[in-house]
Amino acid sequence: MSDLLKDALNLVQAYLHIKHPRPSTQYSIDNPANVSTILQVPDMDAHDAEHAIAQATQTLPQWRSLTARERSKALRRWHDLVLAHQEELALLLTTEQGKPLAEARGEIAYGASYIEWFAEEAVRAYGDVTPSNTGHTRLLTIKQPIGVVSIITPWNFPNAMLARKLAPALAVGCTCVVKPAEDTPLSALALAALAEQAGIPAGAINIVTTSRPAPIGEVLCTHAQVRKVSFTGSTPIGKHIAHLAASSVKRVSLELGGNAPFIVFDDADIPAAVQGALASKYRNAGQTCVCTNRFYIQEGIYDAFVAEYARQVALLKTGAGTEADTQIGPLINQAACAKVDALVKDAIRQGAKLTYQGAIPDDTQGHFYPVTLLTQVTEAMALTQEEIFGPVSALMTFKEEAEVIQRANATPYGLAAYFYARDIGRIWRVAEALDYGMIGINEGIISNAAIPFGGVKESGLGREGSRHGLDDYLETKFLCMGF
Ligand SMILES: NC(=O)c1ccc[n+]([C@@H]2O[C@H](COP(=O)([O-])OP(=O)(O)OC[C@H]3O[C@@H](n4cnc5c(N)ncnc54)[C@H](O)[C@@H]3O)[C@@H](O)[C@H]2O)c1
Ligand SMILES: O=C[C@H](O)CS(=O)(=O)O
Repeated sequence: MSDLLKDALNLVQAYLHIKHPRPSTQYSIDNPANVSTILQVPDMDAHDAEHAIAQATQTLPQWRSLTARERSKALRRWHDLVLAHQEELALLLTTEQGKPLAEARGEIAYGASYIEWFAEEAVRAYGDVTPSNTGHTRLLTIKQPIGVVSIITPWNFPNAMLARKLAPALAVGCTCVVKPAEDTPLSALALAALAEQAGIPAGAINIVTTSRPAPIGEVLCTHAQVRKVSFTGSTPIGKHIAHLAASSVKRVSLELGGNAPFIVFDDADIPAAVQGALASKYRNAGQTCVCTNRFYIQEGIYDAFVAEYARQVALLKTGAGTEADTQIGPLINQAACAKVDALVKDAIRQGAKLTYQGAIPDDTQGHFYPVTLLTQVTEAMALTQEEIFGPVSALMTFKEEAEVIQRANATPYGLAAYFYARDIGRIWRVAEALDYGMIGINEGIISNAAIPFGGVKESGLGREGSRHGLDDYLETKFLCMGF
């Protein structure tokens, strides 16, 4: 084990020793590239979740009473510490999640950018003074932190998805209970450890690790002291979370699944479209909510696009994320591999052509799935109706603009969509007609802290990041001042 990974694990173990010196039960976190055990973490239960909520409740008055500038400075110190530890945090992330180290470094910087963004936004939770309709009153609106927030995050971006929630919540004075994904809790623990080193009080962030999410989720989504639930994950689980939270009318933010179309029109810059397609499809081995899931290529340029796309797909190297030349890491677990394989076999059974399938490491038990390119795909095939969440491209053709817009919108999801074109009239028509929260126009990578990240339909509720990002963690209070 490298000294860098030892440093990261020491950070996590020191934090765990303070928080849970004598855990009653533990479970193992495994490396998806070789299924070796990385570390054991506490396997907590509903009682631990209630204790964590009590800690957050107890810390709330102290944290919310700081000035916005004091909280801003604490977040800035946290941001600086995260970047100072970028290398070990990235290695820890790759070790527990599998993505190539270069992508993990990028995720640490991406997560830190949300902390920086909300360190700056913290002092901009503006209220209003509204001209009164009477001479003896003054009408004021103030913003206040919503209170204790439950946060539930996925395994595919174990650092950035948590930072994207913790940063705005802490910036406005909320305290948080966090349940990271059972497969990837180490990045969350490291992030929380650095937050305390930055001076964010113990009890402002309370991490609950568990191999059994349901009972803890029940507590986090129904407890009377919890005012808000912020969830990122699959749409089915998101619906369950919203149902639980509804029982006590808690506010919810839901960042859910996608089914992104990638449309290439006949007036597109084909080489640029190929590069955008590769980036959008194969990032994190296809395991992102905004990965392209369906390709639509206009008939006139289909052969030119597929020839170049297939050539470059065949160059992608699959391996452990710690290997310098790896571009495609393992999937998160064996169940993920089985799900992807079932979707590919279903498509081939229904007539899709296996145009390319690459090799995977044969000297390890890792959860690798080969880079795959399917053509002659149709919407009768399941992989066009649900997230593939693997390194599989599914290509279809289309004739006309109106046709492809109808086909692209024919899904319950509405997170991200992409299209390549150069005619300005077409760009405006298509951008306004696609029913999605975020649209890449001649771009395959669109996420950053300054934009309102989120979807429509069954891809979620609310937005994360941007100048709107504080709203989900604030209550609006009207003061009618009589005199
Ligand atoms: N929209 C976004 O910003 C975004 C970002 C990342 C991932 N995602 C989506 O997340 C999914 C992949 O992540 P995943 O596999 O971790 O999703 P998941 O829904 O299986 O799990 C997400 C989180 O919910 C927890 N969970 C599972 N069952 C629960 C229950 N009964 N009660 C409470 N919590 C429960 C899990 O432990 C995990 O922490 C994909 O659908 C992807 O599109 C969306
Ligand atoms: O998987 C979902 C993430 O939100 C993707 S991104 O890193 O924000 O683009």
